[in-house]
Amino acid sequence: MLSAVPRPVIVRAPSKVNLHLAVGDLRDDGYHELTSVYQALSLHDDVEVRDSDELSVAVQGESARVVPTDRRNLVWQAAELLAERAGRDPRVAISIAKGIPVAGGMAGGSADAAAALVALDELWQLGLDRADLDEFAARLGSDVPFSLRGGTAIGTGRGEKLLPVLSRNSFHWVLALAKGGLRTPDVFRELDRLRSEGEPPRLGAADELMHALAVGDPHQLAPLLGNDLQPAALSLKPELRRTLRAGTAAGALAGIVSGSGPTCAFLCADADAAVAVGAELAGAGVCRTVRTAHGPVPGARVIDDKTER
Ligand SMILES: C[C@](O)(CO)[C@H](O)COP(=O)(O)OP(=O)(O)OC[C@H]1O[C@@H](n2ccc(N)nc2=O)[C@H](O)[C@@H]1O
Ligand SMILES: Nc1ncnc2c1ncn2[C@@H]1O[C@H](COP(=O)(O)OP(=O)(O)OP(=O)(O)O)[C@@H](O)[C@H]1O
Repeated sequence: MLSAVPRPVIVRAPSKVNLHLAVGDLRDDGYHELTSVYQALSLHDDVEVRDSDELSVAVQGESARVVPTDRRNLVWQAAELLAERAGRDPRVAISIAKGIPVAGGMAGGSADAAAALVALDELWQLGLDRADLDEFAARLGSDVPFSLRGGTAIGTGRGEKLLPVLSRNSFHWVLALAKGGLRTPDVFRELDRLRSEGEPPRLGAADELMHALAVGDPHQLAPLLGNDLQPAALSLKPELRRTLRAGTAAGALAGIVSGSGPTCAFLCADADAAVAVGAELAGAGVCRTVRTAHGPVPGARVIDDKTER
């Protein structure tokens, strides 16, 4: 059965940074209780879906060669989930244009999974409501519901229970992409090990940070950024300490490891400052490459063509 929409569908999905990531105790199900303030950033992936005679995944762009193109890819899993719900075969060709660093701590796979859900809902005209999409997203991964929603939000549970957070103005970031990645489970496991040997710092409440977001002042927000996974990421990749120091030396207001890392995210005073910090960081020999980005931006959404800004 051909889909109701003859043309391919392209969806853009944002990356994310955790402005506040408080990691609680390990739960019986193997996940940690989280309180995280997410912000969606303009660094993005685009996912195109089109009818085909079988399910296939192709990846181009950022570190494409290390991204699986079989059922290990989250978009493959998203297609199978929706096809089962629709009672049809997932005969689609999915093409991913990656801009989000792979295994970088910016929810790259999660962004693609969210994009695939939105794209296939459109291609197959399933008319899924927000609750349906959220449920499928949570099944695909803890960060996928936020990749669907975008903006700025506070997540609890595994990170999948979201409430919107008021964030005024745009915040400008420089992202230092690292050589190699970090596996998220390894970083959480390392945090548990560090906590079994001592007391790495634990973040408090996010109230002050959320007030700074509502005010929209990066100078007020900068000192409030925090990530309980940072000591674990630094333990696994000590060279990130140099990256963090170089970013603030280059003029960033603050720098943190993004999620489970190894990408380091630097908050800058404004767009011009971000360009200057990015240029200096690119030449400092402390990362593979740099990107500039702004947030908050919307979640996964259909775009007309890839050139759309
Ligand atoms: C680090 C963050 O990116 C912060 O937003 C997320 O917590 C991780 O989100 P994610 O990569 O979508 O995580 P999932 O794919 O759901 O889980 C991957 C693995 O990360 C660990 N994990 C993830 C989320 C969580 N709240 N506690 C965990 O301990 C678990 O070992 C899990 O098996
Ligand atoms: N569409 C995808 N894009 C990137 N990686 C994918 C994708 N599907 C599956 N993967 C696998 O997931 C692993 C983690 O990649 P991902 O980019 O999601 O990490 P991440 O950005 O650190 O995620 P998070 O921030 O949610 O922890 C990769 O090493 C890759 O093997």
